[in-house]
Amino acid sequence: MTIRFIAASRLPTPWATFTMHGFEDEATGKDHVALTLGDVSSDTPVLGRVHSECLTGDALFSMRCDCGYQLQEALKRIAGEGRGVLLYLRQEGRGIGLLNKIRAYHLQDEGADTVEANERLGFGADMRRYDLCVPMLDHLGVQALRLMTNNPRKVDALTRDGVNVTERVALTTGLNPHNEGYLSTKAGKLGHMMALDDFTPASGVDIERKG
Ligand SMILES: Nc1nc2c(ncn2[C@@H]2O[C@H](COP(=O)(O)OP(=O)(O)OP(=O)(O)O)[C@@H](O)[C@H]2O)c(=O)[nH]1
Ligand SMILES: [Zn+2]
Repeated sequence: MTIRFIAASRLPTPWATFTMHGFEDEATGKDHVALTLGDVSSDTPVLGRVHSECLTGDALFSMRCDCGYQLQEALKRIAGEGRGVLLYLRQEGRGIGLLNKIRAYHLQDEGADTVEANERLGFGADMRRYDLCVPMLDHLGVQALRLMTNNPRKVDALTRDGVNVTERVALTTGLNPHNEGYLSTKAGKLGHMMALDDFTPASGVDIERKG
């Protein structure tokens, strides 16, 4: 693992002014970012989010997934505590890249679910790695995380890689009519610990609850 810290700067957002830390992965040429708020290097576990890039959800307002909603909610919660860390990892499309994600979305438009679409393209359902988090967190002095995620495989992978995850904090937000099926597949096939009833709807969206 060849993660190199490059530079840090202020990053004002609607919720807080974070410090943005830029890292380069010399092996892949990808760049990754960490946002921190407050003193994250004391030994009290830090509220954290390990977020995988989703250009469509994070930047283009896509309602197909819950990524953009989770990103905003995570930053708001960190701002609420005045302390926390968000790692923004450039592993778009669960690691298959943007163009393959668009291919996968095309298959989903024709009826495949998110897992079947990846498999039809010859990929595993989830190709992400989390080992790069260790040098990033070490650089920031983060010793333990209260991790905002619904994904138990993410907790397991981080723990295996040596990250001390003391608590999993649910992050169920952004339900809307376009991502209901996707969220159900994540819960059913990818093992995410969440039920649609737990979700807060995306703002301005009226979800009809069944049962
Ligand atoms: N291949 C593929 N990737 C997707 C799709 N929808 C979202 N993604 C990517 O999935 C990643 C986010 O993963 P999720 O499974 O939504 O969530 P997670 O990170 O595992 O779990 P949480 O921590 O609970 O958010 C991002 O890299 C997205 O670009 C899809 O239909 N196909
Ligand atoms: Zn997404």
